Amino acid sequence: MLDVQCLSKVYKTGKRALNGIDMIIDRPQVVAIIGSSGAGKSTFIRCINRLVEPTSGRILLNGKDIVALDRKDLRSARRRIGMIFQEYNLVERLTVMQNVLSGRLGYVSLFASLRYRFPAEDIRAAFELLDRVGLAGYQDRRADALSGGQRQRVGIARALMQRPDLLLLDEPTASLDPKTSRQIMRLVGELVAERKTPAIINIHDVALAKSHADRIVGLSEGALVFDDTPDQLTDAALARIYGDEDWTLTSNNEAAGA
Ligand SMILES: Nc1ncnc2c1ncn2[C@@H]1O[C@H](COP(=O)(O)OP(=O)(O)OP(=O)(O)O)[C@@H](O)[C@H]1O
Repeated sequence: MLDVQCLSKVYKTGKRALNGIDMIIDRPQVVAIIGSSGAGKSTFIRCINRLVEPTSGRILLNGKDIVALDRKDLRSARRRIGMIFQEYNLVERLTVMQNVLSGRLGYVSLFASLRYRFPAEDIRAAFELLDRVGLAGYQDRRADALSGGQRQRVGIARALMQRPDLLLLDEPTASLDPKTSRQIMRLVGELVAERKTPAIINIHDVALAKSHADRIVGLSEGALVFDDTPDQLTDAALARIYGDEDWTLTSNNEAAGA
């Protein structure tokens, strides 16, 4: 499915944000990317759909190297990658249904999309997705009248309207309260399994990553320093990812409900 080979990114400033990352995702799973601020998590996720241009390396999605594509082919490859953002990126003055259908833009003709005329099967799929993400009956609400959790559900439905081969989620719960964050992560996990679409999630909350991801990848200063199942994320592994913080103390506090 996804085969990332020796991916590096050096920004124009000379900052090396990613240093030879290798990662294979060969089945539908939730992969959480964790690491300190500045470790390269956003850069990694954004390189995969070339919102950030990789400096070197290969990113094979179903055998096609995203890095080597010209503009036109990149546009169609991007349609196969659903992106979900921290700030939802909805069009505020449009309805929930219009936002979800916008996931199909690029598939329907420009003329049809400008007038928001979509095939009946797209509209049926949008209703089904709204139902699935828990927003049945919300189709005519304006996006700016929704709560954060509801907005993120719209963001998820919009990404799934693309029928993507891969989902990229950049800090999808960072603007949400803890309970809503768990609900959103649970929903993502269910959808990954149901639709057999892998998801890569850039996430700060280690506890949330541990409880909802199938696999955890730890970055430190642009290098991959951990890649394993959540149960292997020991204090020693956390120290490798985050440095010399006292992780024993943190996990004891968490256990005590602090
Ligand atoms: N456009 C840019 N130009 C120059 N340097 C950048 C740019 N974007 C990011 N960086 C640098 O690259 C490094 C990795 O940044 P990145 O945003 O990928 O980290 P991150 O792990 O996502 O951090 P955070 O958790 O704070 O979002 C950082 O040192 C950052 O300052």
